[in-house]
Amino acid sequence: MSELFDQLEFVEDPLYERIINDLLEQQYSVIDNFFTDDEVVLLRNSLMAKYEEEQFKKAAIGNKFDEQIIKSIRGDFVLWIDEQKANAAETRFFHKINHMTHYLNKTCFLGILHKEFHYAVYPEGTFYKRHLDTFQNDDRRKLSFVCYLNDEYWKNENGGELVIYQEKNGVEAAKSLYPLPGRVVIFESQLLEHEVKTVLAAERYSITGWLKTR
Ligand SMILES: O=C(O)CCC(=O)C(=O)O
Ligand SMILES: [Fe+2]
Repeated sequence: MSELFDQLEFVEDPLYERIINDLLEQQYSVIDNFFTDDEVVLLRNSLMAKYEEEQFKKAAIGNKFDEQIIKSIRGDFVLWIDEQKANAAETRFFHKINHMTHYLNKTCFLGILHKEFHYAVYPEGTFYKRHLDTFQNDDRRKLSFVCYLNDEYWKNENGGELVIYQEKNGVEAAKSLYPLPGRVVIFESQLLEHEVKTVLAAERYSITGWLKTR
């Protein structure tokens, strides 16, 4: 009975439908203004406060690699976000994520049961070499989600673009996406190789996360 009511209440959401179509057609979706200007400011302030309190750690890539090798692969600093201890900004963030996840599970039977998100800071001169988000042997990662928290003065000359690699008709195509405030990029974690180009003369702020099965 409750299922019947669920169906009656179901309202198609044009934004989520676009994301689903994009994922089916091209394995990634770019949504500008997924987060409002206010939400971006609140999240950036939250990130910066924690960064200044030195809560961030150098990002790792599994435990087989020493610091020098890690540095040649990625140079960002990260801080995992605990939903149970979320502040006001993070609560709003998770509300949007959970709403979208619920819709995806319901309409696409994605079976997303878990999620993990971290803040990331890329200081000047850092990058993240081309990779697949499942390289740590974690095939539970289904969708990767990146949201940019830079301010409105971010310029293309700052670099730090996300480049997504795809094969089209046997030829590799590279799509560059600038880390503009409020912009979200969602992509198939197990299918799309990508990289973060070197950040020039700026600090690059974001939240990255994964929607996971099992
Ligand atoms: O920040 C980005 O644009 C992508 C980050 C990324 O690829 C990762 O953390 O795995
Ligand atoms: Fe990645």
